[in-house]
Amino acid sequence: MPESQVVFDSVSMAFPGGTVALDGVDLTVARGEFVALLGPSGCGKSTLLRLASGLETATSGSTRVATRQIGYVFQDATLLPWRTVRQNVALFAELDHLDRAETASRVDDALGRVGLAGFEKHRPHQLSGGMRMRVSLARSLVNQPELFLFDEPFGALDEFTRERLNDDVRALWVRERFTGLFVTHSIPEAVYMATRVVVMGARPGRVIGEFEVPFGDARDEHTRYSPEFAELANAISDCLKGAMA
Ligand SMILES: Nc1ncnc2c1ncn2[C@@H]1O[C@H](COP(=O)(O)OP(=O)(O)OP(=O)(O)O)[C@@H](O)[C@H]1O
Repeated sequence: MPESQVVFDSVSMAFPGGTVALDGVDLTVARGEFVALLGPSGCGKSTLLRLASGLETATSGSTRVATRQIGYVFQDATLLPWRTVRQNVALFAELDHLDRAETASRVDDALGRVGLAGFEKHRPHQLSGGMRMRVSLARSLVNQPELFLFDEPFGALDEFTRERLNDDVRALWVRERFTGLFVTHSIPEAVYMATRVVVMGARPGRVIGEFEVPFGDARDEHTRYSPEFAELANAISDCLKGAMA
C-alpha cells in the first residue's frame, strides 16, 4: 500500500450561516499522487482544499495530512504589487525566516524552473496573467512543498497559456513528485493533469466517482487528442451530468 499523504474520513462541513458544504467525504490521496477534483459549482471543492491546508477545521469527521510543507496556489496570483518578481517569490521564505543565502538559492532555482529567469526585477503590473501565475507557483516552490494545493489556478487564463502552464506544472510534478490536489472545472484539464480524477456531487459535496488516468508521465498534444483520452473524458462527463441532474 502506498503511503497516504491526505486522508479525509467522513468529513462534513457546515458553516455558521447554515450552509452544509460537505457531507461525508471519504478520500485518500497517496504520497506522490496527483488528484484532480471536479464537481458542480458550490459543491465544496475549495472547502476541501482549505481543510487539507489546515485553514479550516471540519464540523465532523477527520482530515489527516502527513506533512506541514504545503504549497497553495489560487486563481488569483495574489502578488504584492510593490515588490519585484524576486521579492514576491522570496516572500514565504522570508515569513518562514529562512536563512538569506538559502532563500536566494531557492528563489533562483524556483525562478528558473517556472521559466522566469531574467524577469527578477519586473513588478507584477509588467507581467502577463500567465507570468503572474508562474510567480505564484515559484513562490510556493521555494518552500519545497510535499503537498501542493491548486484551486482552479489557470481558470482565468487563455487556452494557450493554460495548456503551457499545465505542461509546466506536470513537468514540476514529474521531477518533484509532490502530492497534488488540483481543483478545476475543466474535464480535459483534469484528465491531462492527473493520475486520478475525483468527481464530487452537488452540495452538500461528497465523492461520487473516481477515475484512474491510464496515461504515464509523458503526456503531450497526442495524449489530448487520443481516443482513450476522449473516452475517459466522456465517462467523467457522464458522471458529472449525473451530479448536476
Ligand atoms: N466561510 C464560509 N461561510 C459560509 N459559507 C461558505 C464559506 N465558504 C464557503 N461557503 C459555502 O460553502 C459552499 C461550498 O463552497 P466552495 O467554495 O467550497 O465550493 P466550490 O465547489 O469550490 O465552488 P466553485 O466551483 O464555485 O468555486 C458554497 O455554498 C459556499 O457559499
